[in-house]
Amino acid sequence: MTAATEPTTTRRRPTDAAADDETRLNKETSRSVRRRSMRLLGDLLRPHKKALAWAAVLVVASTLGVVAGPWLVAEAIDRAVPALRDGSATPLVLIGAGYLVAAVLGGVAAGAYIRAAARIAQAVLLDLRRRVFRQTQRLSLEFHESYTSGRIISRQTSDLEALRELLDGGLTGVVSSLLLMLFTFVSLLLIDWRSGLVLAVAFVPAWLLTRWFQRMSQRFYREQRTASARLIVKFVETMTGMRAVQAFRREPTTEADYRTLGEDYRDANLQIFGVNGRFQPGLILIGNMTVVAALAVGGWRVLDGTLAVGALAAVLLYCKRFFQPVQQLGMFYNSFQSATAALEKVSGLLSEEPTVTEPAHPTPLPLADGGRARGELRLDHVRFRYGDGPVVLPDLDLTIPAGQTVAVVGTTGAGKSTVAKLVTRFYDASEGAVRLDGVDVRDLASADLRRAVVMVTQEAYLFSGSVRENIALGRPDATQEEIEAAARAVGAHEFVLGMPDGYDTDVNKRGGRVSAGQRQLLSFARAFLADPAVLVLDEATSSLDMPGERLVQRGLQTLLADRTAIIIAHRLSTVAIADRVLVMEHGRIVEDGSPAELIAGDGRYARLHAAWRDSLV
Ligand SMILES: Nc1ncnc2c1ncn2[C@@H]1O[C@H](COP(=O)(O)OP(=O)(O)OP(=O)(O)O)[C@@H](O)[C@H]1O
Repeated sequence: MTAATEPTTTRRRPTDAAADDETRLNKETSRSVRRRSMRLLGDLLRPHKKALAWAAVLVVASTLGVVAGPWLVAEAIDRAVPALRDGSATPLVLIGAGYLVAAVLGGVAAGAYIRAAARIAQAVLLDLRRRVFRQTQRLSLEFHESYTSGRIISRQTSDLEALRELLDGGLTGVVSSLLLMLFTFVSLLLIDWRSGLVLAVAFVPAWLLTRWFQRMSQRFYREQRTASARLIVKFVETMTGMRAVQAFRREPTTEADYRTLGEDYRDANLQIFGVNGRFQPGLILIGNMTVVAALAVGGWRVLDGTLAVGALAAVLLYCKRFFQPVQQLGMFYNSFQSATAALEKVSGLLSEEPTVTEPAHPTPLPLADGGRARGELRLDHVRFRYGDGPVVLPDLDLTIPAGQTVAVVGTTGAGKSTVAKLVTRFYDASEGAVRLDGVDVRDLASADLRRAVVMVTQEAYLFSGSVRENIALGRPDATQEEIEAAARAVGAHEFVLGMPDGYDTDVNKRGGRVSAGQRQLLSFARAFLADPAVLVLDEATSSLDMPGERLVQRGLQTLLADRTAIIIAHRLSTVAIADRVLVMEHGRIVEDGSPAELIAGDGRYARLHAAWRDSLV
């Protein structure tokens, strides 16, 4: 027995992605969430090391170009103008030319920096988009049953959009702003360190204000993201459940819910603007007061003769410029905050691990003649619960010989669909094992398992595309003849030919719409083409009209021939074609026999069958 076949317990663990709805995370979680998103960021940037280095060179060059300006002004006033007065124009010409060169080079470097940064940003976004999509497909059904599709959609849309906004402009701005502040401060110290001190003092309240802003906006941005995700979830839920909404006249309730969520979203946004409204004017005030202080101190020192006029002009220009990027930083901080929150959520989704894992060393499935598995199923003392919920299957012990058609019936919630999900390995047994031809399904490569066991679900999902593509999903390399043969076998060929473009009809376009029964026949054709050894059919509860039902019934019989089948049956007409019936109750099999045997007895199935027969009369 390998490690994978040891009885494992499925626990409901606090998932990484589940934490993303908590607006106020505790310190520990907050730190680990930040570490997780930084790791992701590092991962995303690693392939772009060279391009990043080049972008860094460019941004430094462009900032130097900007910072050189006031210094050249000081030189012009303090040296070139007196030289001009003495009859020499050379220094002024040289400084003028220097200014021009600095401006041109700075401009060229700034342009190249923006382009280089954009290339990196777009590559990172594409990578992230792919990762999110791949991950959502990789995660097990357990995850998808708890993480609503609306939340997945908001990861792929609004969260990636927030990151795009940051990467598209914000981040480039933040880097050049920070650099500009640093270089401005250093230049100021070099020109006149005492004026540098004035700026350093002014920086303290600016820094405190920024910290306050950071704390508040982080909280409000999280609230905003959560509110926006809830809004999307509600919208998607209402749209996908539109039939139920209208059938039960839920419109006023859903509208009221939606309005409340919309108001929450508006409030979250207003809070952000409230914080912004204090931060930005606060910074402008600090900036202007610094200029006044520098002017007072500098003016007095010019009178004193300890500071040149040109140097004072440069000091004032630097002081003014120093707070411009701080303001810019404040603005960028918004997109930075929402992008950080988005990155936290995306990284949460990406760090989820599938609960159903691929074995490290898969066991090959023994194949019978014709290259197909035999299809013997064994549920070996299977015990199962969803997460840490109540036990759904206490101890299921069952062998289904290859080729047998088994119908599973029972009261609602008895665990029938759960058996289907275990056999198809959408979930793993909490204890015990499910074996296919003697091999534990946990030891099978998922490609082998999916080839051998195919599930046809109730909703018989059709993807956008042609009828042909939808059938070929069962075996993408199938030829047109094979596709038609499959359709003919299950009785779908005639109605497909009757469609506007036959097999090329788009199932989502007008005229390509198919009825519930036809939809099922198409999914039968798909399964027939896939030709699995084991077929699991979760039958639709809605009963079709009689002619439709007979058609589906005939298609089903062809599909079932020559393979093992488990049918979660809701119609007793389906049960009649089974070799064996299992009646389930509270996760246990309470009756097991051929339909004829059970009808002849006086058990639950006999009563159910009698009631059904009476209803037909
Ligand atoms: N994803 C899930 N998470 C938690 N509990 C679940 C989940 N799916 C089903 N259950 C629970 O497991 C039990 C068995 O459900 P299951 O869907 O297997 O019943 P069923 O016999 O197929 O019912 P029905 O005839 O109504 O489809 C039920 O009590 C149900 O509430």
